[in-house]
Amino acid sequence: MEEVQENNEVVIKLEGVNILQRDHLVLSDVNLELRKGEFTYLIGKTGSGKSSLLKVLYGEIPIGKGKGEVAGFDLNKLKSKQIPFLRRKLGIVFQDFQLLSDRTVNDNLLFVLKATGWKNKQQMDVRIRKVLDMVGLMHKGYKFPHEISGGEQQRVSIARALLNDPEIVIADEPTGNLDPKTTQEILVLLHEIAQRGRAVLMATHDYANMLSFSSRIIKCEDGKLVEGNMEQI
Ligand SMILES: Nc1ncnc2c1ncn2[C@@H]1O[C@H](COP(=O)(O)OP(=O)(O)OP(=O)(O)O)[C@@H](O)[C@H]1O
Repeated sequence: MEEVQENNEVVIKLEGVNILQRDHLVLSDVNLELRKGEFTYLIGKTGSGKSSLLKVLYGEIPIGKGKGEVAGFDLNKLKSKQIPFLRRKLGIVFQDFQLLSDRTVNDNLLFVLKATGWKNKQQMDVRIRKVLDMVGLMHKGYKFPHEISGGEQQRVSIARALLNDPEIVIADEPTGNLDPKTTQEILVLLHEIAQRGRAVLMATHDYANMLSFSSRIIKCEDGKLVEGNMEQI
């Protein structure tokens, strides 16, 4: 992996933000700053608001009260037609990989490049090889999702998240379907991605692995977002 972005720049800033699901206030007065180069765990009990917070960051839920900025986009002024442009600055990884089963790894990646405005075939091929190299799957591009392991499928979904060279990677329980060894490998990869200058925010319940890869922790608790620490785990 060689792509390196400049570190320390604040790429997510929430100030006094209220997060609602329909009329239900999930988190109130959320303050958060995330910087490039920083890996952060997002923890909290089931239903405490982790996914809701991530949805605010990728423009799925509008913010209530407060101010928010993500990758240079003002969340208060975000129009629905701008959301695809915000998402291009973000790489999003889910628990269930969400690969298209009817096409190869290469074609899954090609599909996303075309959908995000890439046109030049040669440039697209170069980019696909690059992101597969970054996740250690350079030679698996011709395979279909069912021909590779769960861990490899998650690597492909991380490669897909990196296609447009995002400033921020958001991962919602990315290791939830993986065995312990594969989980460790995915955590190493996500930490490397942060070290190369992206902000990585990962929602997880997997406290055992957090102990072996210590990092900043933020926690949804009693309707608030608070800084956590390893001793509380
Ligand atoms: N689409 C929705 N409509 C209404 N309420 C919702 C919706 N999605 C979630 N909620 C509610 O918002 C609260 C926060 O849910 P959220 O999914 O953010 O929690 P979470 O911490 O991500 O949980 P988990 O760890 O189970 O994924 C919960 O009370 C949930 O019931």
